[in-house]
Amino acid sequence: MVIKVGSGEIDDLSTLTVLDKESLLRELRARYKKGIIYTYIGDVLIAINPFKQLNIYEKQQHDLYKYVQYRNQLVPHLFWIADQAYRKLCLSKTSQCIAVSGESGAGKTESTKLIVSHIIHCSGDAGDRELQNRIIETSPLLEAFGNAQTCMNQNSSRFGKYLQLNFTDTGRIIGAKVYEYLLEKSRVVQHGPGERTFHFFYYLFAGLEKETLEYFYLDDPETYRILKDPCGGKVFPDRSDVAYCRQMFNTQKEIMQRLGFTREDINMVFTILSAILHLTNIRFSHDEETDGVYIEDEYPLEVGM
Ligand SMILES: Nc1ncnc2c1ncn2[C@@H]1O[C@H](COP(=O)(O)OP(=O)(O)OP(=O)(O)O)[C@@H](O)[C@H]1O
Repeated sequence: MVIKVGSGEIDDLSTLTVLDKESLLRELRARYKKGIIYTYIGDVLIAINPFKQLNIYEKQQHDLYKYVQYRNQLVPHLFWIADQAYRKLCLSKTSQCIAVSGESGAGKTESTKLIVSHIIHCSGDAGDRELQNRIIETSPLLEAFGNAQTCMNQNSSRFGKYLQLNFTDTGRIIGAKVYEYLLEKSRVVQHGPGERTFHFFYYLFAGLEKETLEYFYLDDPETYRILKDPCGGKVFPDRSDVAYCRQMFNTQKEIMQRLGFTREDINMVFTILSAILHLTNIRFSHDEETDGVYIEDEYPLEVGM
């Protein structure tokens, strides 16, 4: 039986006789319209961001892909890729790697979390539940400090991430290490219109009471240039997102505590963030006479300067 391109029924695009851009896109589009976001092309999985919650990541799906023998018995899924890596790791006792790539907003961060959740599910019965939860919780914490709203994505990762999971010979997770690289440091002092700096700066102002802000030498958010939109002058967190930011602040603080940060550690984090915020208000000017740079005494509070 021949399945027509554009029917949305081709699970593996490498089986197409004509593998050109048009056929690939036509088939992917047809599948997406049917609500199928995953398609194989050989050993590679193509994922199309659905931008809505789908019921395909429940425990039931984890179990299905954990126990299925052949890939064509089920629809393509990210869990199959995660499952294969875990199975090969256990069978061959050699390291496995999953590379996730795509443009900003494509869904890499969400996909990575789903891959980790499936691997943890697979190694779950033999594993240390507390350790597994801690591995899962590092992602939202890193996102709070390394992600920001951009024009492409409200939760855009502004750093690259290499997550290493370590296992025993029997496939039990015994640890994890995150290597982060190429953090977009310039976002601390500058961001484009409609974009923001790193999430945690906003969480801080929404989450801390006035007296605690003062304890960390922090003023109202309007004082800090970086918390303003460079064009609109709007200061964040504003009324529309203060409740969300407060909730995120509490969540991140709880995660830090669960990950073993002491009270002093957390205070140190807030102190460093406060220092960074003050530093971002320093304004440098060019000295015509000496052709050098000097710090202006006072930062003019007009936005966009
Ligand atoms: N599988 C999915 N199901 C539902 N929504 C998703 C899925 N993947 C991504 N999204 C949505 O798309 C948004 C962007 O995804 P994500 O942050 O993972 O992109 P990204 O590729 O990591 O982007 P960036 O490179 O900017 O960090 C998410 O915040 C989420 O709302």
